[in-house]
Amino acid sequence: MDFKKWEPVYEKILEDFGFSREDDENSATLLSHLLIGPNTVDTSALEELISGKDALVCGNAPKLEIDLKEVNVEDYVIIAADGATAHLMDNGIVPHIIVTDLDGDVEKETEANQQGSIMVVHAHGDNTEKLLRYVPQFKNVIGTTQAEPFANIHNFGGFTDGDRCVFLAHEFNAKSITLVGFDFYDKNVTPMKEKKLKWAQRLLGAF
Ligand SMILES: Nc1ncnc2c1ncn2[C@@H]1O[C@H](COP(=O)(O)OP(=O)(O)OP(=O)(O)O)[C@@H](O)[C@H]1O
Ligand SMILES: Nc1nc2c(c(=O)[nH]1)N=C(CO)CN2
Ligand SMILES: [Mg+2]
Repeated sequence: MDFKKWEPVYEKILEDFGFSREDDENSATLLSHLLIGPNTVDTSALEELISGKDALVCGNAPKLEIDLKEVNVEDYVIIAADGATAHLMDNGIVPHIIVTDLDGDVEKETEANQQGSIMVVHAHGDNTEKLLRYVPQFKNVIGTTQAEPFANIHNFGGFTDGDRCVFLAHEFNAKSITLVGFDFYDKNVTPMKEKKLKWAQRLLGAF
């Protein structure tokens, strides 16, 4: 993603939520320092997994369970948005890639990582403690930010874990992108989640 194209959208998100750009940037700097070499993997690993493949992006809406029955997961490179990982793992599916800001079931994500999932870990102003606690335990980590990318910290575009999966699949030239477990009109969510889902829906409108 060209950051100059993303930046005006990012500015609107910051304004809408009252998030601090400086906090996002400091969090990204922290993540950059936590990625020390042995626990990281190059973005070429994403390219290899995704390019020319059919991507299945798994969101964490309650309908994920039903949606998964409609697809043959073996036909896809599986990209799990944060909390969707636990449901996949409980059904014997290890996602190839997990896109997470670490506010889901991190124990299940750790299990998946040990079984080969690449972790695309997102730094933002509200997850520095999670980064400090969990990133040192992972392997095969790629760091992302919603602010300006630098050094080993990337910005593929997107905001919530789910829409960032789609931006990632697009960035690495997936042949097709299929969504399961996305429900933007879910009534059983907090007002904050509802607001985030509105942004996810809006951002996915670009595809
Ligand atoms: N009805 C839904 N409820 C929850 N997540 C949904 C829903 N529909 C789509 N999603 C997507 O699934 C992703 C993963 O959901 P999860 O419950 O793990 O949320 P989360 O980790 O709190 O998300 P985020 O950190 O992005 O706010 C969300 O980021 C969102 O893009
Ligand atoms: N600063 C900040 N940034 C975010 C946050 C959040 O809670 N705070 N949540 C996100 C995923 O929904 C993505 N980005
Ligand atoms: Mg999350």
